Amino acid sequence: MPWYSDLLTAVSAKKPRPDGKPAVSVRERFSALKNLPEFLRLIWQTSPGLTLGNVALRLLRAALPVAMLYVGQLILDAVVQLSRQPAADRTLTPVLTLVALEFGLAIVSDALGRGVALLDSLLGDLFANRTSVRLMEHAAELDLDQFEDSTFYDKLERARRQTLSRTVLMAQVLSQAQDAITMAFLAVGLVTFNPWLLLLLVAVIPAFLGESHFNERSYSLVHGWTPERRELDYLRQTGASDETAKEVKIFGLSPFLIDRFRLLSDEFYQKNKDLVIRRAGWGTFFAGVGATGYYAAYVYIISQAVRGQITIGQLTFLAGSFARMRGLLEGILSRFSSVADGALYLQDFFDFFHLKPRIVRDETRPARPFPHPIREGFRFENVGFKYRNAEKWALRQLNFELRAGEKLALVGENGAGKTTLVKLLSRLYDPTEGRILLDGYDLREYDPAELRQEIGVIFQDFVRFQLSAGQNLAVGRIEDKDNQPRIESAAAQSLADSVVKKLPGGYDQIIGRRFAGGVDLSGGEWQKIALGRAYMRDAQLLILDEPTAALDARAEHEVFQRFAELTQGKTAILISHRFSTVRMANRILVIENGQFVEIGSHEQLLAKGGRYAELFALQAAGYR
Ligand SMILES: Nc1ncnc2c1ncn2[C@@H]1O[C@H](COP(=O)(O)OP(=O)(O)OP(=O)(O)O)[C@@H](O)[C@H]1O
Repeated sequence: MPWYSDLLTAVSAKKPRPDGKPAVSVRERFSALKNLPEFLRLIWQTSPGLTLGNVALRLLRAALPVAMLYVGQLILDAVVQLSRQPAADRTLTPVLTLVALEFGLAIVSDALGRGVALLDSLLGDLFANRTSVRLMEHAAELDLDQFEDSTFYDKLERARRQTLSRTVLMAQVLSQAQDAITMAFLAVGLVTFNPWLLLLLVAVIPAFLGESHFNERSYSLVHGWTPERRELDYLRQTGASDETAKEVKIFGLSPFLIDRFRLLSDEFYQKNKDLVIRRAGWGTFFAGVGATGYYAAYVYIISQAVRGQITIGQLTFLAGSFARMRGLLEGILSRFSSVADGALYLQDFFDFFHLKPRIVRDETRPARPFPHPIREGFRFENVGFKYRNAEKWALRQLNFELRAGEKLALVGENGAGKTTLVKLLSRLYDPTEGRILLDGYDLREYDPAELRQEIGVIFQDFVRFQLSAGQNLAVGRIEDKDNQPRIESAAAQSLADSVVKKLPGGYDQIIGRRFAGGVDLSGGEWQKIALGRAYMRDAQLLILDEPTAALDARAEHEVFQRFAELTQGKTAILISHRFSTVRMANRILVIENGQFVEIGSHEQLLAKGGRYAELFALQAAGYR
């Protein structure tokens, strides 16, 4: 938890939404309570046994306060009675029995309290773990473009932050029910004495309204500031992490990052200060109103006792009940506002779970079986793609064919749309217009999971997993993470074996520096490991997106010699800026600004004297 998270929850100024409306209305707060049944269902599913046990203990505990107060009344009345009797007739036994009973109740109450706390903590931990798992599972189902949307990220962020605070909400909801039952027991006692006494409890209501008001503001602010909070997290991480330390030092970025951090966090502080002061002032005033109500009732009961209308035992029972009820009611009301608050956060949590991926199998009809082997290949028909929130088309009117068994190279300047094309092929996105056919059928007719299994892509920004070298290779086919011969053969094919050989722990060596004992690799060494993932995968279509950029000339030559051999009979796409690599492909597709320019073999394109020939000549000139 970042240090300013307390500050954030305490900050209570309202920040309007971009549309100018206040972030949360009272109605929204109340309607958020409808999330509670679903929430309770989740708790129940986490562990029916622990939930039942918890509820049972709380029910028992709810009845104890009134029982203890009643025994207290009996003790006092018995003592008064005794004191009025002649000394000779006084026997302590009945009083001692009552005291023993109260003592027993006190012990049971304490034990029940500890039992409840224990079950709360076990259930809470289990619930937090299960929810984190569900969160990860759900995030894994969502589409790539959902991750690239900043409002989605805010939702994810809020849902993530709430996994822990949900366990607090759980305890609060259960305590609320427990206290309500205790209140009901105590209320029966008060009503029997004088129903008007209940009215004095109304004095507590202003305190509740005040709490509720300030909590609402707090939620609004926290909600409205999610993007800034993400920025603060980002700044903190960028300012102090192994991944950024090198450039932060070289460019002397620390003051820049710290200034921005300070600016944002100070802004929070200022907004917080004003509200916290007002909250404290009003809180004191409302507490005074509540206390006045309590003492008015107390004076009334005392006067009744003085007039002999009630016994001393009844006086203590009533005063005790009243004090207890006041405390409980205050607790219930203020907890109500934080439960309502928690329910609002719950809304974010469920909102995240209600997000649905769009790139999924069409459940209404059976998916087309993926061809084994691919017979014709892929065909792009008028394919256009625009990124979410982007003005410009990343690809437009793209028509070409990727034949089965063919090695196709993609050539184009930075930002031409090469990676985008690959993402469309692997259905990380669907085309905005046009369609991609596989063996004559729209890619959308196949099961996306099966399609991805048949495609092995190594992106230029492949992930450097802070795992062992063996696991880093195995991510290409994680089912085979324990298949050492397969891992080693993939490593041999991608030249990663020479990298692993130098590692002190071999395939078990943790690579990357994040964890203790990790060994970092050079850019080219990482790339050899990542390339190995392509060979781990038994895919029909292999895509290497600038896989050799960091390799030295000899390694690159060797990688491609092998690539040609190892992908025989397979379809492959190579993206590279090096023409020495590109010319090894059967055909080359040249794209510019997302548009098709030309396609053909190296020789054909050179002979044509078009864009490719021009780019090739440019690069060749550089080597002369
Ligand atoms: N996630 C994204 N959201 C919005 N726009 C994007 C996104 N990814 C890429 N673009 C834009 O789409 C266009 C094509 O990008 P793409 O990554 O496909 O280019 P590329 O040909 O692979 O470039 P490079 O050779 O630099 O890798 C670029 O204008 C880029 O700015």
